[in-house]
Amino acid sequence: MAATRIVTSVLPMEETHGSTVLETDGLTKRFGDRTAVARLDLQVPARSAFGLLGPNGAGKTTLIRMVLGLTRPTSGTVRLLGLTMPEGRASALAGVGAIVEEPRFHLHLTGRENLMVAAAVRDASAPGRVVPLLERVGLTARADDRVSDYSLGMRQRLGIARCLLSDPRLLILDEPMNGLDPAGILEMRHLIRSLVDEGRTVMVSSHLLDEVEKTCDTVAILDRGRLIAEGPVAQIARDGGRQVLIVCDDPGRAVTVLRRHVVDARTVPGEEYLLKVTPAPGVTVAEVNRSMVEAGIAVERLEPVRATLEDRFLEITSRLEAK
Ligand SMILES: Nc1ncnc2c1ncn2[C@@H]1O[C@H](COP(=O)(O)OP(=O)(O)OP(=O)(O)O)[C@@H](O)[C@H]1O
Repeated sequence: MAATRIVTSVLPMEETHGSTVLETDGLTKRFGDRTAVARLDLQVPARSAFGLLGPNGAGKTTLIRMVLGLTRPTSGTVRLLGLTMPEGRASALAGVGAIVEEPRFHLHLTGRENLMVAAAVRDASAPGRVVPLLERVGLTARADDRVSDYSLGMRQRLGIARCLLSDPRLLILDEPMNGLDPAGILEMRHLIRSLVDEGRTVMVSSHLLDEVEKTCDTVAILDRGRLIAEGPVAQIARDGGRQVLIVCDDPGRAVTVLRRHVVDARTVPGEEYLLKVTPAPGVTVAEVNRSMVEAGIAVERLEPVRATLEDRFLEITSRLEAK
């Protein structure tokens, strides 16, 4: 994908490192007696990629819809680009580009025509940005094909080009990697990182842990409407504690033997002899080894590993299940 920058950027530069573009305070949304979002206090740092992570039904889309003023919170507040919602909605949204669910286009028109139609209702300089934006999202070669012939990944990128017509400081993308093939995911990741590199903030909702870990700087993990962890990706993964990968002849029995020595133990799907454990505080790897050997389990290998965001996520959500 071309790395061309938008030629006529009018990106306001008031955001500095350390400032935030979105803050929610006690944000809550209830549908009848179902709480979709519960007392959410969120801070999205400026000039970063922020991942909103959570399984289906966690409340990600509801949160985004409240942030954009598409649905009214039951209680709590939203400050978007420094402006209180809903009073400041019109001014705030002028600085925000969003794709909630799949982007919609005139399918019988080409990518270029779709952008020209969208540019016509924006500021006078917007039509001049269409060509560089098509280049920017890697669609120059397909610009004159009908959108009905575009893949989902191409439509997602065209959607981002349309958002960029108004040169937003904040982009909010709901599940932008959904349904994309590995090449499409990689292109999307590069596009998001390049938007951050030029000073924008990109908030991405996703249930794809691995992608959030690779793409985002900061992450908020939502589960059943509640914020269960928030912070830099590396820190959240690290907070998961030490993990040890064990290769032995009977991982199933090892889980039982190690019950009192670990806070988490899970077998690895498709790996007959593999087990991943998080030792309890104060328990050494040597003790884990001794317990298994004393129980007659043949231990072939014990290896400390770096926890991933996925490990951390599974650990947090399974702990919640157990409650
Ligand atoms: N308009 C609505 N009326 C009733 N319940 C709703 C409505 N919108 C969302 N919900 C419920 O709120 C909860 C959160 O849904 P939401 O769509 O925000 O989750 P999500 O994290 O975006 O999940 P997904 O990835 O599946 O879209 C779910 O239990 C959902 O059924």
